[in-house]
Amino acid sequence: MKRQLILENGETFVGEAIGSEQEKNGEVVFNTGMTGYQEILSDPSYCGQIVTMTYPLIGNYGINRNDFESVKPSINGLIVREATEYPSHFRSQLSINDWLMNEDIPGVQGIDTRKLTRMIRNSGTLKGRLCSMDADVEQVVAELKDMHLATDQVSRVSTKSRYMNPGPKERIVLIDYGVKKGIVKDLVSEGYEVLVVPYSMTTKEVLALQPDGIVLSNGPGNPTDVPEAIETVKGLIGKIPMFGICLGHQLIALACGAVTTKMNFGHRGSNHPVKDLRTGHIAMTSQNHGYTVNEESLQNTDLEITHINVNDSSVEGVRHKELPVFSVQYHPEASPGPEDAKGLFKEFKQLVETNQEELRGKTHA
Ligand SMILES: NC(=O)CC[C@H](N)C(=O)O
Repeated sequence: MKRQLILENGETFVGEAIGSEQEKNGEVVFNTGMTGYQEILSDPSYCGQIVTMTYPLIGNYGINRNDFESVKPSINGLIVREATEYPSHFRSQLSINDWLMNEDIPGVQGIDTRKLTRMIRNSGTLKGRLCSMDADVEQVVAELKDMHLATDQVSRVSTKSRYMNPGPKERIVLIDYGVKKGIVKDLVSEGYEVLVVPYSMTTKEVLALQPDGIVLSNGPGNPTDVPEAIETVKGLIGKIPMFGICLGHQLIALACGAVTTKMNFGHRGSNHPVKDLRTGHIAMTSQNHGYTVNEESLQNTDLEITHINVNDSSVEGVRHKELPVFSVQYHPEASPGPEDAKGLFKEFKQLVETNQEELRGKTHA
């Protein structure tokens, strides 16, 4: 069966339908990863977006039960050049097509994904709709032009109630704006007790949990869509050591008075080189973001830049000049390097331990 992708600029791409039959709108973005499609499909930061994979063959190692980043995928659609019909891997349980069908997510294969990617690179991300061949293109284009991108994604993907992953060491409160399982896994493997809490928690509620450290997760959408989260972060800065990842990084920047802006087509992929300005080291990182912290706006804050993107010099990491707070725009829990960025969890550990020692010193004094 044929299916088409209609874009707000009037362009259409016709291919073969995969996945669910329902029609879906979304911001069409592209990801340059050659692998990792299962993690991408289940990363809550893609909530409401339609993802184009630039690598032409997607699905060759299938879908397995272990590699999901969330329980319920929130992506609105998938666009690939070719979806493997018969995957081959000892862990594979489903083909990508069967999985999309089970999850009621529409997709299309067989379209010119290079052309589509070039279009997005030139004009920025585009609103689009995956729909049947009898859709009225003119009408869909008009509807897409009028359509506002959603602003409530964080509330849709954040956990509704808190839950705990037990561990023998310090207690980390992980604020869930759309957390990827990988972050929980990396914190648990450090031995922490990890309390995952809803995004809407106030400063007081978080402090009542007596955390030894706070991690702000990744999450979908524009960081300015969650002003209540910015307020909470503002209240917590300086009180408890804090580490922000992706959306968490943007929230720290906003809480400290910096500005975030929307990028033209963002960074999505697993081959983004990031330079640590303190050591000169370059890490291969996994990224998925459409917003960025504005460099100039950091001048009026107490934050300093620790990391930059080697491709476009955008801000990739900051730390507070005096308080135990730091963050990165990329995903240290992902493993494209494969271990390149894991050191950040050690930096956080150091921060938590130093703070514990200081607290002990104060009580003994
Ligand atoms: N992965 C993320 O946390 C993304 C952050 C934010 N939604 C952005 O697109 O910039």
